Amino acid sequence: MASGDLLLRAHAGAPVLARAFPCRLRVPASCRRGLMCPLAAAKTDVAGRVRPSGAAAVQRRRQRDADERLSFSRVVTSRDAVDEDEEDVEGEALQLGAVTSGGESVGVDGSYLSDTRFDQCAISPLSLKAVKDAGYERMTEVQAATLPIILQGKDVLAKAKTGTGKTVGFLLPAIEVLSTLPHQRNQLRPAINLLVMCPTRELANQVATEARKLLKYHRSLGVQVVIGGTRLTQEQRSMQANPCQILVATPGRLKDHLENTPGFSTRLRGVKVLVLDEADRLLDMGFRRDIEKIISSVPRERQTLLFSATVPEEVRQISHVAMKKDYRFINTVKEGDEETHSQVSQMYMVAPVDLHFSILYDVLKKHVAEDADYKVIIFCTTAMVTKLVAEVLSQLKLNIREIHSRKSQSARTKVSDEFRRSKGLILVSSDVSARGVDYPDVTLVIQVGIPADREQYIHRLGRTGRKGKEGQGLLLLAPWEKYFLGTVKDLSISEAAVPAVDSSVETEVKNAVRKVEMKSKECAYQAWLGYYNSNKTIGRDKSRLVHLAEEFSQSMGLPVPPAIPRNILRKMGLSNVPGLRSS
Ligand SMILES: Nc1ncnc2c1ncn2[C@@H]1O[C@H](COP(=O)(O)OP(=O)(O)OP(=O)(O)O)[C@@H](O)[C@H]1O
Repeated sequence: MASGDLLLRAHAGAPVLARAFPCRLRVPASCRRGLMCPLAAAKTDVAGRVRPSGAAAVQRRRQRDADERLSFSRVVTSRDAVDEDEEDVEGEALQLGAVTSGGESVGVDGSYLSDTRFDQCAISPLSLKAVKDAGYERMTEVQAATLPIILQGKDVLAKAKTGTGKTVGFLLPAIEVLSTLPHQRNQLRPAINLLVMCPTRELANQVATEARKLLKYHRSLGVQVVIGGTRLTQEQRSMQANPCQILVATPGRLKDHLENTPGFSTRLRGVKVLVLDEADRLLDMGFRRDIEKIISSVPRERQTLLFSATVPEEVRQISHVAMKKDYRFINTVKEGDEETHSQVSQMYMVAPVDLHFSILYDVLKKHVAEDADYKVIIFCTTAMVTKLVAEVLSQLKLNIREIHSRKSQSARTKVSDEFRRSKGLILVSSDVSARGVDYPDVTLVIQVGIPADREQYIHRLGRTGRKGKEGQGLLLLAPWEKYFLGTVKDLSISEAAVPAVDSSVETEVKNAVRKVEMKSKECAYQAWLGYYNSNKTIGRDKSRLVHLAEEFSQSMGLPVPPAIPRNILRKMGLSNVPGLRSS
């Protein structure tokens, strides 16, 4: 028996091990540190494992916070930042009384907030009033660490864990910069002074909503979004009818406006502050071209802010594409600390693909039964696989909503708004919800199949455990996807045993799968093949890929894999690969 089993028995009693869904325990880092939860108020996670109670977690954080204060360190960890201004930075932070020790995003009282109040900072009375109306009193750690440096006019690359207030972190100081510029109230097409780039439409809308809150009393400043999903002319009309100095945009649609909206490029010459939210995503290959074009369309003399929960080394290397050489890297995640939240329990499960629907159903039923306020996000690899999973789970009478790029924008917005407001819902999503989206009180995040990379795993998981709350994560992998665990081995992910699925559940699931339309299955198969074909590890060996795709097709109840249009096979570089049928 693993040592973790003994610990659990001692602290939580036998019921944990007697559950139908026991986990093979790898003792989480928190337990290895000898910090076990008390029996009282203990909860279980998706694998039936006991999770630390809120009080225990807070106590643990307090202890760690105290330790961190003893080893007071700098917020600026960038080599690039080691310049003549470095002393200033620490001085500023001290003056503000910010918790600059980095590490867990935990403040003095065990919450995710710092001990600095907004009214202790040099921000305008108008902003302060809006911040109060929004219900924010104390700054989060990343806000406290970045605000003084941004107000100094420096370019900033900031890294802080998910759900710790990065949006206000860049919006508030940017609005402060704008509020010092002369603005005419009724100007029809004012210069755009603040441009915020986001990788998804949902995130862009959310950032604009947060900006509107902060602009409540800045009556001469307006905000607009350009995100696509509607006709370009509609956005052009809306921009004309509602003058704005702040624009929140997705890269593709912004480029469209640059190329097709008269006078738009002139308006962009007024940009004083450029923000790349989810900067690592915007700077990766998928967006790089558009972003470079956008950067070349705004003035060189500007302030640039890059924010994300993940900043891989490659992004540091290329950040000069966007920022001045003397930019500051503000990292509120202390070296050696995990990039995920300790109050979010993370599990993984490895099972053959043909069991995945049954396992999902089993995990969801248990979670729904255990938590009346459940709010779950299931991430799938592609839009069409998302659709398929949503359809199967809907057939099983779970309360399912579906969101992905193949849905109309109005449907996406409707589902997104509903999920934000509600409880008792399961959102099946592609990566359109992976980054930045702030759905409150998500209780469980399930990732089915490998995420695109380590960063995406962290961002998806980050939809739960926001603002210091607890949450659970489950990564469901096929045996041949297990290699992915090597990329997240520094995170506290424990293995959960595969639940025993009884035959009645199996039949129920099979019937549900059978009821799903053939078209959905064909599309899912094709999308699945495309996704794993472009995966460096799995896509390398084409005959193995075809064999694995066949397993996936069988999991959808198809005895023979669907045929794929010849031109699509060619685009995927899979023409003439034995085992694939073309149509
Ligand atoms: N100072 C504050 N006090 C209380 N709540 C805050 C404060 N600042 C921001 N928030 C709230 O915290 C939540 C998370 O903020 P936000 O979405 O900006 O996080 P994030 O760090 O950008 O997350 P992600 O990495 O997922 O993008 C939001 O609901 C926001 O309104």
